[in-house]
Amino acid sequence: MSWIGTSPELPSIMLNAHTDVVPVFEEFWTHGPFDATKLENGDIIGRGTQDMKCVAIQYIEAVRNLIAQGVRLARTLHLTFVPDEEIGGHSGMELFVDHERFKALNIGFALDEGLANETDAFTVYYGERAPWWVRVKAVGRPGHGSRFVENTATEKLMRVIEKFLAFRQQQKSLLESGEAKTLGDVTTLNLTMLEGGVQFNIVPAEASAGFDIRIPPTVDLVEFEKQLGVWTSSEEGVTFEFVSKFENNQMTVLDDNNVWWKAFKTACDAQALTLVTEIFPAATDSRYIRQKSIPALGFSPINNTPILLHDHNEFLNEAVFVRGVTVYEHVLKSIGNVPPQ
Ligand SMILES: CSCC[C@H](NC(C)=O)C(=O)O
Ligand SMILES: [Zn+2]
Ligand SMILES: [Zn+2]
Repeated sequence: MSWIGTSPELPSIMLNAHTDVVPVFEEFWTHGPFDATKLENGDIIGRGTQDMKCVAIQYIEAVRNLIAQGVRLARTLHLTFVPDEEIGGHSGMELFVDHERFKALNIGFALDEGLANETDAFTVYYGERAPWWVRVKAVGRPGHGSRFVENTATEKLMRVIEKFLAFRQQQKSLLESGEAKTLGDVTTLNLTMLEGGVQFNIVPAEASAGFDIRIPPTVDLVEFEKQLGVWTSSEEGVTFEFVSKFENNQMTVLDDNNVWWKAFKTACDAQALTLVTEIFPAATDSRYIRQKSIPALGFSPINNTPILLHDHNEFLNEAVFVRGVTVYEHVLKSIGNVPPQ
């Protein structure tokens, strides 16, 4: 959906929302996850209430209200509703940013999803950690399960796993000691897959471990990859491969040269909103937009709300939701009138 500005030749603004949601475990929900039940206190329960039907609807409502008020913005707004974010965006935003139709939109700035904030403040995300999914493979001597077989794949794999997990502990300590402020500032690494073996009495010749690694944009990815090589090559017959690797992880710099950030912040200040700025701990479609050197902010106007995306009983209070529409009205008026640069 496009709302054409009075100066359509200027770089436009993209308001992005993904349309997919994650699955539910219905038995753990107090109300039907797709019923959108509203409780007495205004809490609306449903999958997607935070992630991110709310934002998609708020964009539309805010634009509708501005049009009703007779407002015209200088810049064109493009509301994009994209698939597959929850499974990596490979057939969604990742493809779209390379498409001619994306280039034709001439986007200068984008807003996309953020996360709820449990306090009165609102969180704005200016970058994300790069997701790397790595499979470590070990090969070793097979043999009969009743013998002391040497140099087995599983033993080697375990020693390498120890190295990965020691790094995990070190990063965890940085966060626990307060040296790193938020989850987005450290590298997380989790052993999420373990494969190997065909039968109890056969020592397997192969075994593998899968890691979900999330790397802050301040980390040198080339150096980090070298580190993975050092850990794995310490054992003969152990190698690693990328199942998924995100490169060129760009941040949107929040300084006085960033006119979009200034306009966004001015609108929030005028409403006396408290903003906190962070690196998004997981991955959203914003990473593909930033990869094209387009500044992007992750922002869901949800405060005083527990972070329940992907969780059971995801909810959003009606009052928070409605206020968010007003927040966008102010924000859109401000960013939509950023003068030509
Ligand atoms: C890495 S592609 C999958 C995307 C997913 N995004 C979120 C927000 O959960 C994630 O970070 O795991
Ligand atoms: Zn989302
Ligand atoms: Zn999600």
